[in-house]
Amino acid sequence: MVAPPDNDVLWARSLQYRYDDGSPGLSGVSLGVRESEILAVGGPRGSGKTTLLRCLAGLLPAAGEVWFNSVPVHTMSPVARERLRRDRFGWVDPEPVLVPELTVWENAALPLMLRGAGRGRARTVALEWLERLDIGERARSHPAELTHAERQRVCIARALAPAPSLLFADEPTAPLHRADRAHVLRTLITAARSHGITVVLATHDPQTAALADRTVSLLDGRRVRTVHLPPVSATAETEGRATCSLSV
Ligand SMILES: Nc1ncnc2c1ncn2[C@@H]1O[C@H](COP(=O)(O)OP(=O)(O)OP(=O)(O)O)[C@@H](O)[C@H]1O
Repeated sequence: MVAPPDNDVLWARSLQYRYDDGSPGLSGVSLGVRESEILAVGGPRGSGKTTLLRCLAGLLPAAGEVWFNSVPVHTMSPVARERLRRDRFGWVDPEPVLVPELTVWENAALPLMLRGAGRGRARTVALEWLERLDIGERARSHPAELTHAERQRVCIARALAPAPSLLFADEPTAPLHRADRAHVLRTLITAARSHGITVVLATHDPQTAALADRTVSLLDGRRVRTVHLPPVSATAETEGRATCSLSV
């Protein structure tokens, strides 16, 4: 087993995954993600983006290797992998999933409390993140009282609040209206940059990918070549470098 490069916080080699019905999810994907990098995983619908994120996060048992901070995740016991996910990883799904019985702030505070923070401290941090995501005034509401887009903002606040080492964001702005998307995405990316959170962001949208530092593109569960272009605008320059992908 060859150890990964030191400056890669996440490193995967030859990941392969096939679904129970025989659908090929991934066919030999290798990649490295550097510390504090925002990496976009691009590609059309069905190309394997979600599958890749789930394999990297240890949620699907892929063949191949996944290393986190030079520690092999693929050989960990399920309990150790679960602990790693709880303590170091964050996850945002394309659809907001919240605990209906808890208030908004309790939902956002949940990962902090699971990591051992006291209720008061967790509440303070959760409220700060809800404010940043422009949802602070709904802190005492229950999820059922919120719009779909508001619920997604809560999910993003919940994922960022514990300042995870690594955030997996699977089409995080998919449920938001067009006008909301750029703001929420910029908040997420700015927060990640200021807290040194490494982000792996699945998106089929080139404008979203343009906010990342780098893009790797998938097609039919395989990596295809990416081509780096100069920044497209001053905004993109401050928040990341634009890339476009070229399928080969
Ligand atoms: N639970 C499943 N069972 C069987 N096949 C699946 C399952 N989930 C995904 N697939 C298949 O695996 C392939 C990759 O799907 P995946 O969801 O990872 O792609 P994606 O790029 O994230 O697509 P999207 O942008 O639509 O979410 C597709 O062919 C898909 O149909």
